[in-house]
Amino acid sequence: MPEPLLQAVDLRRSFGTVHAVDGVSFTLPEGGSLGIVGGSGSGKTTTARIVVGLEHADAGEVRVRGRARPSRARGRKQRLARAREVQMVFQDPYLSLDPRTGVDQVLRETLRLHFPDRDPEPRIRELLDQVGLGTRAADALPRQLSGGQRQRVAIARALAVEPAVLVLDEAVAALDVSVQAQILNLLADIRERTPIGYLFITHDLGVVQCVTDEVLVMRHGSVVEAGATAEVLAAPQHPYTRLLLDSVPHPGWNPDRIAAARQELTSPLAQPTQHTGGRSEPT
Ligand SMILES: Nc1ncnc2c1ncn2[C@@H]1O[C@H](COP(=O)(O)OP(=O)(O)OP(=O)(O)O)[C@@H](O)[C@H]1O
Repeated sequence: MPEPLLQAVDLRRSFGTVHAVDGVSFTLPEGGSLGIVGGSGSGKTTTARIVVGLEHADAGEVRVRGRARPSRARGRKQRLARAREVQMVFQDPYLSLDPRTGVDQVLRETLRLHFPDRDPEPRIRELLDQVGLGTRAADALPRQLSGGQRQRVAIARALAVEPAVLVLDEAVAALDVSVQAQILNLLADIRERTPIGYLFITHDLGVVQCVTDEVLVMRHGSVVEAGATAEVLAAPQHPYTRLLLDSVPHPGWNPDRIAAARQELTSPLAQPTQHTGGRSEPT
C-alpha cells in the first residue's frame, strides 16, 4: 500500500499549563482533503503550525509520504525541500504579501528560488491562469487588488512551489460569501487537476462541507470526532460536534450557489481594483 501523503502521529504541544494540542493524529491520502474544525482555542491553528513547521511539537511526528519531517531544516537545500512538502495559505494575504512587490514578481522570485534552471515565464502564465488572475492583475501591487484577488495570489505563490500539501488556515474567512465560494471552487478545481492534498483549518462547517472529504473535530486540544465529512455532518456522534452544527445558522453551501460561483469563475475576470481598505469585495 502506498504511504499516505501526510500523517500526523500523536502530536502534542503545551503552552505553560495549556495543552493546546493533546495527542492529535490524522492521515491525509494523496489528493485528499481533510478539515480540522473546532471552536476558538481548540488547537486547530497550533496543529497546522506544527504540520507546516512554524511551531515545534513537544512530542509526536509529522510524516510526508512516510518520511518524518525534521523539526528544523538544516541548510538551504533542506529548507527548500521542506517548503516543497508543505505550503500554507493564511487568513490575511495582505500580511504575507510584500506591498512593494507586484504579482508577477512574487511568482518569479518563488520560481527562481525553487526551480532556478527553468524558464519562469510559461509557468507564471500557467499559475495566473490556474488561479483565475488575468495579465492585468499580474502587473498590480497587492494594494491594487481586492481581498479575493490577493488570496488568489497567495494560492498561486504556494502552488508555484509545487507542494505535496497545502495547509489553508481560515483562508476564506475574511472574504465575502460570494468570493469565498469562488476561492473554494478554485481550490476544488486545482485538486481535480493535481495530486495535491489539502488541510483546511476552519471554524466554518460550510467550508468543511464544501471542500473536504474527511473531518476532525477538535476541542481543548483533542480530537473528539473524526470521519467522512458527509457522515459527520449528517449524523454527528459527539455532543460537541452537535453543538457546533447547531450554532451554524446555514449549515453548508447550497449546490446552486456553488454552480453560480463556478460560472462566475469561468467568466472573464474583473480588472484589478483600488483597495479601499474595507472588507467589501469587488468581484
Ligand atoms: N504562542 C502561544 N503562547 C501561549 N498560548 C498559546 C500560543 N498559541 C496558542 N496558545 C493557546 O493554545 C490554545 C489553542 O490555540 P489555537 O490558536 O491553536 O486554537 P484555535 O483552535 O486555532 O483557535 P482560534 O480559532 O481562536 O485561532 C489556546 O488556549 C491558545 O491561547
